[in-house]
Amino acid sequence: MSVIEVEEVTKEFGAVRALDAVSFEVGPGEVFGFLGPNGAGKTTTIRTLLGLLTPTAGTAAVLGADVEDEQALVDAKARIGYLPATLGFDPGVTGETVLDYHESIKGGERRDRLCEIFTPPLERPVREYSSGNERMLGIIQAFMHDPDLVILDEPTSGLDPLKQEEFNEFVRQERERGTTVFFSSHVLSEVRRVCDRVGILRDGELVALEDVETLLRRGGKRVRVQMDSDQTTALADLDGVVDVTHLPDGIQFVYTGEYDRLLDELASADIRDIDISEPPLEDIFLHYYGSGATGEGEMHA
Ligand SMILES: Nc1ncnc2c1ncn2[C@@H]1O[C@H](COP(=O)(O)OP(=O)(O)OP(=O)(O)O)[C@@H](O)[C@H]1O
Repeated sequence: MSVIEVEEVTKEFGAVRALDAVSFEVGPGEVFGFLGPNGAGKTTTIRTLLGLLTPTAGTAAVLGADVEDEQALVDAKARIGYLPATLGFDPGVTGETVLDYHESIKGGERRDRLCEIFTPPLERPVREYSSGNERMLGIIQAFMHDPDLVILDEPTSGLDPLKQEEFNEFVRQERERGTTVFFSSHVLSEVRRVCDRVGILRDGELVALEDVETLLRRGGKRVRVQMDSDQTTALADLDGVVDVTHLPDGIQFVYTGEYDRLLDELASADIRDIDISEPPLEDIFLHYYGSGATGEGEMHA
């Protein structure tokens, strides 16, 4: 049985169609990344999964509970952890008090362990927290009752790079323990480190559903080479080179071809500097999914 099942869910806010017939499933123990630019519909999907919004059309279920079946959802939620995008903790109470409150409702057998990894100043009132500290408090409350499913809306926003990496490592360990994790992000490099599979949402439509390896392979690499400009033609002509920009001191392009071919070509050139990086999510949309992609015929379950 799938842990999350979303079937043709559409959500309209008046004239705004935030989700348009979105369907996907997340299996037990899977770490699923839900990617999309601002306004794509990620939070709307998450709020629908938690029964906080009612779909205009379609059905969704978490841990077997239909999200429109109030009683079933209440029971399921005891086994779900949730980190909202906007945390809304009472600013006047300490982090300790926030955690006491959540523990009294749903339990907190993993609280101490989590407080060793994520380290907000628990003795201080939430109003004095930085956004990263508040996010860490939110992560602790999401995981502290050892849920079977954790739904996280942009969990690393505000965390410094070190804490982000600790969060990634923690999610990898959770996967080992069999916890199902669903989290949204607009940063590909973040989800690639921990996710098994990703869904990409744009303008309310799911334009891709891929395992991470496939997505990265198709997305290619962004290559920037500093070299004499009269030597750049051979690189620009390689199979798999797209989005070429000729620069005063070299060339930049996205490469989706065989790495051996690229390395051969680079080896025979006179290079002053080179930078090979992951393209931003927007470039992957452009080159793989097309600027007007609807996902039809391009979806891979
Ligand atoms: N309560 C609401 N009333 C009207 N429109 C809404 C409401 N909630 C969301 N929307 C609209 O629905 C669309 C999807 O919003 P949503 O917050 O789900 O996107 P998102 O992918 O989470 O974006 P972000 O990364 O910026 O948080 C947007 O056009 C947004 O303006």
